[in-house]
Amino acid sequence: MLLDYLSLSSLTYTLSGFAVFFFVFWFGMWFVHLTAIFYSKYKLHRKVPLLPQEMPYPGVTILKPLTGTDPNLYSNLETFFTMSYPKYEICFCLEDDVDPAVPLVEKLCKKYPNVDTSVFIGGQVVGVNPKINNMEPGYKAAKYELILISDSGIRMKEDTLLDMVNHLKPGVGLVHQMPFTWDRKGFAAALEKTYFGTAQARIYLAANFLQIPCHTGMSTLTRKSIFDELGGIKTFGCYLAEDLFFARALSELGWKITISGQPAWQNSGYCDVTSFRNRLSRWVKLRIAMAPFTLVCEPLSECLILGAFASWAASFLFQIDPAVFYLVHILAWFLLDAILISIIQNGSLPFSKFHLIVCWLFREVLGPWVFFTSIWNPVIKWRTRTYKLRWGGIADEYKQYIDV
Ligand SMILES: CCCCCCCC/C=C\CCCCCCCC(=O)N[C@@H](CO[C@@H]1OC[C@@H](O)[C@H](O)[C@H]1O)[C@H](O)/C=C/CCCCCCCCCCCCC
Ligand SMILES: O=c1ccn([C@@H]2O[C@H](COP(=O)(O)OP(=O)(O)O)[C@@H](O)[C@H]2O)c(=O)[nH]1
Repeated sequence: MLLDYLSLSSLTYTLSGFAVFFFVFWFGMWFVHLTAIFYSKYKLHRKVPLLPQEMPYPGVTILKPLTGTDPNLYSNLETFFTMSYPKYEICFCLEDDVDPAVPLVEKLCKKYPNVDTSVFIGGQVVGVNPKINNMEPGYKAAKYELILISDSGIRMKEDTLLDMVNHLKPGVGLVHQMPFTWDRKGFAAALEKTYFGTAQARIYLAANFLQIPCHTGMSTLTRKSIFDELGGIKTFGCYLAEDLFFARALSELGWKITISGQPAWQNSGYCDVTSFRNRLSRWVKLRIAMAPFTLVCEPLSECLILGAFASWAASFLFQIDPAVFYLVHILAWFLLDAILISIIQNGSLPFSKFHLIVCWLFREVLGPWVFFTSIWNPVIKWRTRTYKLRWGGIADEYKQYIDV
């Protein structure tokens, strides 16, 4: 009898402990939502103030790693030639001279002879990260103290670089653009925009507000002297997620990290649900290897999963109807996400509210599914190669993989 009583009360204590934990986490996520909304409102899309005339704009070396082409590559690259910034050079880095991007780059260099450009072919193997290997010769030849690393799918507005340089205040060592997307047509494009404008933006903005290193390297402005102090970009060639390790190393040196006023306008010409799913899966694997706490926190921070646990906790602790709780939870989460994406878009979305609801629901189901199907397989396919990740984030090339 006494034993029954004791085991019952220890079960009750254990369940109460879990219920309180889920409730606290649930409250934490509303804090993340609100932080992201307020911070995006404060930080994004501010008018770019010009530097005082007596302060000349610093020169910027743009490193543009390219491998292969896509239907939007030419027009995306062209936006780098038409930026309104007084002093910059573009270093195109290509893996080999038969790369289909070579003729596009040559055509653009001919069309804009006044823009300072150089082309580096062949890269240099300094690690496993193919992007770093590709950029190494361009990095070594960089003329200017400021370096912008900009992925192939990125599109610039006329004042994007100006905006980024303006954010590189004294003490700031890295300015990055929060991933978002350029307006494109179709379901996959709407899905991508929804993901980058809600689930990812929420964590990205809250982490940056709290100065937790959370940086994706698709569009990063930094100081060459910092890279040099850390041994050059080759120091990060052993990681596939060179971006996060660079951000951590730079924070340890005491430099600040900030996001710029404009998000990164990703505009890859290949936009379909399968590639998007594979990209998310590759990123999940990187995050788990680099920051193992994401193994628990990431699924738990998903709306549908957290809502289910919080509904159970609410019914256990306060006898609230779990079905009603769950529905209200999902509705409130969606409304906050809708506010966030509209702030980031800074104008009307290129799809209807109905499409937003559909894409949002699709993403909310896709997110946990991608997560759980990715954790079992540490093999990562990135463009034409395959890698295996070790705990901590160091990668080994697995085998040559022929992309299809
Ligand atoms: C109660 C609060 C709970 C919070 C729980 C948060 C759990 C984390 C959930 C989601 C994480 C989302 C992270 C957003 C960005 C991730 C994008 C990404 O994975 N990018 C990786 C790949 O980028 C490419 O890599 C190759 C490179 O060459 C390309 O140029 C890149 O684009 C990238 O490597 C990873 C970057 C950062 C990962 C950070 C992971 C830690 C997140 C901690 C967040 C904590 C937030 C707390 C808020 C209160
Ligand atoms: O083998 C590779 C893979 C990628 N990249 C470059 O690295 C950047 C990021 O690649 P991708 O867009 O595939 O990364 P994601 O954003 O999907 O992680 C792009 O500029 C690519 O051209 C490269 O030079 N060689």
